[in-house]
Amino acid sequence: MAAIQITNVKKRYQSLQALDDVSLTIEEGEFFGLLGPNGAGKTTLISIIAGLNRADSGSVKIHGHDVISDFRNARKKLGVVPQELVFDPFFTVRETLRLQSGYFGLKNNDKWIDEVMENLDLTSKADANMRTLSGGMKRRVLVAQALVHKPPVIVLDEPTAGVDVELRQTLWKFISQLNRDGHTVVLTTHYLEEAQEQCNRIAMLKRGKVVALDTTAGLLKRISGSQLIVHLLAGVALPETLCPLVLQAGSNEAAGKFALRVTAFTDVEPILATLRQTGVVIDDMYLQQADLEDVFLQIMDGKSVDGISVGTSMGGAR
Ligand SMILES: Nc1ncnc2c1ncn2[C@@H]1O[C@H](COP(=O)(O)OP(=O)(O)OP(=O)(O)O)[C@@H](O)[C@H]1O
Repeated sequence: MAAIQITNVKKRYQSLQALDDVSLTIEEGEFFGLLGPNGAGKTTLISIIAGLNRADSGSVKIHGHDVISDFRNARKKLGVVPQELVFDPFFTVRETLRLQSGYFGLKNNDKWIDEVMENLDLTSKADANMRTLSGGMKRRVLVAQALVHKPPVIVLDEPTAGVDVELRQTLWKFISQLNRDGHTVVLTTHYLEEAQEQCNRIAMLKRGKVVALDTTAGLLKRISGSQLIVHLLAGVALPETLCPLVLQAGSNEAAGKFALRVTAFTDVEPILATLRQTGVVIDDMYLQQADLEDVFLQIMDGKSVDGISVGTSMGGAR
C-alpha cells in the first residue's frame, strides 16, 4: 500500500490555480523530495496532505486512509513539520511535547519524548520556556512535535530554512535514521544539494503542475549539462572536429584547458578517439557532472530533459 496516494488534486485561490491536477504515489520507505520555485504549490499540497486545507477536487490517502473522510486515522499516520514557527509561548519544551502526545491520546509517552529530545539535542532545553528559545531550537521542537506519535510518514516543509550547519547535520542524521528504520519521509527544500543528498526520488512542481518525476539518480543521469574537462599539453590545438563541443564557460583555450559538452558517458569515447587519432596529448582529464541545480534550472526553464515523465504519477521504491 502507498504511504501517500495523491490523485488528481486541484486547488484554486480566486483566479490562481495553485494545484492543477496533481497525482503522485509515494511508496512506503521512500525519502521523497518535493521541489519547485516559490509559489509552485508545495505548501498548499502539504497542507492538503495534512488535512489543514481542502482540495477543490481529487483525493489524498495516507496508508489508505482518506484525509477528509477518515481524517483521524490519516492524521495518526502522519507527522508534519510546518514551515512557520508557531507555538504557545507559555509552555516548556517538555510540556509542549506532552500536550502534543495528548492530542493523539498518548498518556505515558515520556520515554519516547526523551529519546526524540536526545536525538535532536534538545535535552538541555527540556524545561526551558518556548519563548526563550532561539529560532533554531524552536525548529527542533517543531520536528520533535511532529514525531511524538511515531508516525510512519513524516512530512517536512523546508525544515532547514534559516538554520545553522549544526542543526542541519543533527536533523539529517536523525531523519535519515528514521528513514532507515522504515519511516517514509517527504521533504520540501530550496537547498537542492540537500535534496540531492537525501532523497531517492523527486517531483518538481511548477505553477501547480508536476513537471518532473524520477529517481534522483535518473534526473542527474539524464541532464544534458555535464562537461568533459580536458587539459592538453601547452601549445597543442584542439582538433577542429571537437570545436563545436566547446562550451564558452569554463574553457581556457590559452592554457590548453577545454570544457566539452557531453550528454552521456558514451559521448566520451568518440572524443578520446578523435584526440588519439590526431596525436593530441592529454595532460589531465575529468568529467564534471551536472548537479540537481542544473536539472532544476533546465526544467524550470521549460527545456526538455530526456526520459523524465512529465505530469504523470509513478510509483517506485529505492
Ligand atoms: N490562502 C491563500 N490565498 C490565496 N492565495 C494563496 C493562499 N495560499 C497560497 N496562495 C498562493 O498559491 C500559490 C502557491 O503557494 P504555496 O505556498 O503552496 O507555494 P510554495 O511552493 O510552497 O512556495 P514557497 O516555496 O514560497 O513556500 C502562490 O501563488 C501563493 O501566493
